[in-house]
Amino acid sequence: MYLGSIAMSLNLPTRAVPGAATVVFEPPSRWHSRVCQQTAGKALRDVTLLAGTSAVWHHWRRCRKQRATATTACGVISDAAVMQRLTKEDEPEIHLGKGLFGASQLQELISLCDARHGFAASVQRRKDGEVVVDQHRTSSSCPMLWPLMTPPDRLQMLRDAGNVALAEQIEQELRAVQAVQRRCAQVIGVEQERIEPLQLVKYLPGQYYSPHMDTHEEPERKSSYAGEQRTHTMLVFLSDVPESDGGGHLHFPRLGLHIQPHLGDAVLWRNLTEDGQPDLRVLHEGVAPKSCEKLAMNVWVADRPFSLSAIQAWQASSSSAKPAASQFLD
Ligand SMILES: O=C(O)CCC(=O)C(=O)O
Ligand SMILES: [Fe+2]
Repeated sequence: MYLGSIAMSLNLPTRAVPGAATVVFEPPSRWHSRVCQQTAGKALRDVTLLAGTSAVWHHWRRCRKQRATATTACGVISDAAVMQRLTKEDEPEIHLGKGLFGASQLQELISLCDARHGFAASVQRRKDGEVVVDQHRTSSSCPMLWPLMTPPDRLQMLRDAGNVALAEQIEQELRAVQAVQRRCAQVIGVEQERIEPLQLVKYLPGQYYSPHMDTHEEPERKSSYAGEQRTHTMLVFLSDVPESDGGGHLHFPRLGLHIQPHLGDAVLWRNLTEDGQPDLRVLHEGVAPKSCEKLAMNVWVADRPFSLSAIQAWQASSSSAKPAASQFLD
């Protein structure tokens, strides 16, 4: 069963998604061409509605000619969020997006984690699948509920057992997660079923995450849920860390790229090369903030949609440690 169908059976109302209606890549992204095409279609409609004046029409045509599907660059669409490419053409694609999420929507996720004391020492998944806490990563993190792993009858069972408050808390989190995941899927241009449970990360001053890859070690991918690989990562900053802090940035050492956290900004990158292998150039680290607290959210995208049956089959397939998807069932 896929996440979408669970959402339907939970009867979760659709929430309005804050942030700009349109997302465009500047310059257009090769792997994101589908989204760009959709955007170009929307641009055409908007311009037609907006204008009628030949000046605007001419302007839009000129933009299109330049393959500037990001028509905001030409000043035509005012509600578009732009994913700005940070790397050169011969480097892996890394984009910075602003205005994709509403601040209150993101702050709600933090409150939900805090309310259930969800932050705990971040674990590291070794390549043999073993889960350890070590000095490679000293932050704390909180996995958000994964709707896929929360059967609707569980909420009813909780209610029947008199745990109405807990059922409501879970439902609130599922609703918030659904809305954010839907938005992430729209921004990244993938099906929502490919998004792993959202993971919030917190760094107190001095805490860090050393250089690492987000991919699962090939060929076994033992640290995966169901044998999948992570195609993309989107890291959304949930707090500001000013430059005056002297740390707290996301750092890609092999690309010489530092990105300072601003609440709501999202950094999106592709983890794989064209031939589907982990792209070692996107090795990255979370540098320790010196005096600020830093909060961020990991959005990992798998190369396939998740299904409960595939996860269960994978977990039963070998005796070696697997990510504890069952934690979402408890
Ligand atoms: O906090 C950061 O800047 C990086 C976090 C990260 O890479 C991760 O959690 O996988
Ligand atoms: Fe990472």
